[in-house]
Amino acid sequence: MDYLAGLNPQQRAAVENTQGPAMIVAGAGSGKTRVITYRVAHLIEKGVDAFNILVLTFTNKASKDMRERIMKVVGSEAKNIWMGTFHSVFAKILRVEAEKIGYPSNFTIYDTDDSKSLIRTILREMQLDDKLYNANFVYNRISSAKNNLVSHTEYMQNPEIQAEDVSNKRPLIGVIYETYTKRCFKAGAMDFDDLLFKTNVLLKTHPDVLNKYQQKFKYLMVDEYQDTNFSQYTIVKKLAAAYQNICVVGDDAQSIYAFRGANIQNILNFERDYPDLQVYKLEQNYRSTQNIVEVANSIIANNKNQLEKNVFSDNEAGDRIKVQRAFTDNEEGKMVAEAIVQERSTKGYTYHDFAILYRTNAQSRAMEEALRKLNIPYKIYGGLSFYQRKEVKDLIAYFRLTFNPADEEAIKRVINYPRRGLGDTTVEKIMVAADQHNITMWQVICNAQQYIPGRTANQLNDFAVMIQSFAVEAKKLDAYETALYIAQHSGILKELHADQSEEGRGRHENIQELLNGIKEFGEREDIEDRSLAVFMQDIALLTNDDKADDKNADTVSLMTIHSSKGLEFKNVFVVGLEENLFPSQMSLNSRSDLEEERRLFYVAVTRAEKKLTLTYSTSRYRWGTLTNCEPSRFIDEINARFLEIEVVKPSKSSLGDNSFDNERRSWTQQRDSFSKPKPASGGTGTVSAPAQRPKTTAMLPKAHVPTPGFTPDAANAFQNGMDVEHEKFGFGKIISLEGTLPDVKATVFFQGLGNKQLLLKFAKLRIVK
Ligand SMILES: Nc1ncnc2c1ncn2[C@@H]1O[C@H](COP(=O)(O)OP(=O)(O)OP(=O)(O)O)[C@@H](O)[C@H]1O
Ligand SMILES: [Mg+2]
Repeated sequence: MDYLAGLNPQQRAAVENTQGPAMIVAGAGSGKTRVITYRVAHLIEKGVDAFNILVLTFTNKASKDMRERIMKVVGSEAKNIWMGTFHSVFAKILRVEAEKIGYPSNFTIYDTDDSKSLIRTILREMQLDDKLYNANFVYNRISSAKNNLVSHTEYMQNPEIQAEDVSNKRPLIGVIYETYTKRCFKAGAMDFDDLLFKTNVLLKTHPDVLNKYQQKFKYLMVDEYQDTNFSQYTIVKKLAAAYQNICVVGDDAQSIYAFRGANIQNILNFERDYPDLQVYKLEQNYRSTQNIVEVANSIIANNKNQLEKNVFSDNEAGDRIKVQRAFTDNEEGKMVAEAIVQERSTKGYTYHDFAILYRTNAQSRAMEEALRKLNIPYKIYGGLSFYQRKEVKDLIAYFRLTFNPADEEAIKRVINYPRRGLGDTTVEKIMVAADQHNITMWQVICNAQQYIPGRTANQLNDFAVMIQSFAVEAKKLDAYETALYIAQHSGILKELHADQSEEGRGRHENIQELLNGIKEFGEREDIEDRSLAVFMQDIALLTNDDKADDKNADTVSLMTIHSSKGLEFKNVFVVGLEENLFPSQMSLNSRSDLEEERRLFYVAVTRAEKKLTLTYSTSRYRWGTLTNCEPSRFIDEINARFLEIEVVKPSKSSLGDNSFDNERRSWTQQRDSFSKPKPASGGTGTVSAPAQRPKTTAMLPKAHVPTPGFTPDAANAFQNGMDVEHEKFGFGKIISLEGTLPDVKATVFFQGLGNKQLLLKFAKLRIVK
């Protein structure tokens, strides 16, 4: 296969020049990921050993896709490339090297839930107010310290950090951080951030280890480089230091993880770190239609902080971007579902060609309901992972204990599940004893008579014997047999079997699915050690999306915009484009947060290949109350030339004294009253529900069909508050007038479009009487 033929000259140069540092900062859809893929293939074709190549991707799925593509060029050699997310690759390395930094090689990986549970325990022990010291807040603070390579000692010694915590009225975070670190260590556990933090520690304190991996990874590549944090940046820099064959690709306009410590500074640092850096420019977008690319450009142009770049598309102009309004979130779902049915039947698409993207997970509910009603198959990506479900985590906690009985979070989780008379009081006693004697909870449990004499000691002893027996069986049995043995003898299967409710059956099925997954793992031929211990190693890093994708399943994809990074779909719906939702309320306080939201919007828009639809609702249930919503400012920011806006043409009366805002609100309220059960005797019959008002679809700018006999009025005829019609933008209301004739400028609010500034002598405006 002539893979080089599928590259433009700049891409090809970036693929062929494999030596020395290289950076590609280019817009969405310009082939950055393709360059990395082909570069790896090219290296292998040139004779570089696949074992010497490290590729860091943003998701496990991305690396799986990339590997498959490379395989098409170089065959099964592609299996030997080191490829995966930062977390999975460095977890793998830490398994080999952990003992050098005092951890067991079978260390547990604490997921976010485990970390927060441990923090809550510590807060309770320190008797701190958990409203002030909210577990999420503390977790984020510790996480961001680790991602900036600030250890707990440095944290407590740093006057700036201390001052910040004092001014936040939370001066004890450093102390919590210290306790948290010690407890993780004692439990033989690393949290997600530790996988990177401890890798840094390892590489810093063990030059021999650093040297080994520098020699191993002669070629490094990083996709989505804009979203790496300082901790990741430092690892990459260290590993690449010997050979400097490092190629990073990214797009500053798609940096969407500042809240996790990702920093555009990493791109700038890269230039500073490698003065002889080769920089490649990719300007052609191959993914999307011209209209989509133009829209994306016009969105990002609103951001002040960005690197200058030019993106164009040679693809067809394509459809204009559709903007659709609904009155409720349910109606929004219905609108999207119906559009999918329509497009699929008229244009020959499969469900696979559609994606629905939203800002927050909560928005999936209305979409799911609507899709189900029309029997449209769908799959939600991200969200609560299969491995995060309670029953799955419970069984996994038993597995964890089997291999690492020091794991405190696993003990707390299952010591009394299924119930065996070891309630909270016993757990407290165990923790106190462990603390007093500076030993692990497990050691207390194994010597219960000594530390907690009395009746519970026997029960604790039984628990210890059970876990020990699991470890014995694990040595004899294969992965599946071990898992089944534990599921049976822990009592979990029986417990779930007893619950015959629908939910209970669902939970039982999930356990079966987990067991099936382990069975499949045990049959894999591409790995040598297929024990349960190995299956467990990076299970905490798996997400829903990593479960074997059923390639035959034809489903619509639903996901948050954050999860959609790097992906592409023929048809994309970005839903919930409303103020306070997208941009999110929390982003409205600072320019940098707002700019991050806008980058998120840019990411969403640039996922679309052929058709993009933006939807919003004028009301939505949020936090249990019906809220009125304004269309997102992001819609206003798009050049109207590229939009096709579906508007409800207001009737004459509605253009009276009310502003559109009031009108919208009253429609929403009326509509709401309609959805409630009607009173026995009429009374609302004279008002028609707004959704049933005759709708006209106004195509902008071309397809707004002006009212027959449309003739513009002279500039001097206009006054504030007048209702007007524009030849292209449709109906609007004059908000303000500025300047003197003949150069009077009007700000006009157009429904669905927001405010537009028009010079009256040019604008073709007509007064609506
Ligand atoms: N030279 C090319 N010829 C044809 N198709 C191309 C070319 N370069 C890239 N493509 C296609 O364009 C699409 C976008 O490419 P790719 O995903 O690599 O872009 P990207 O820059 O990584 O985008 P993002 O910023 O969204 O991650 C893919 O479908 C890819 O196969
Ligand atoms: Mg990409």
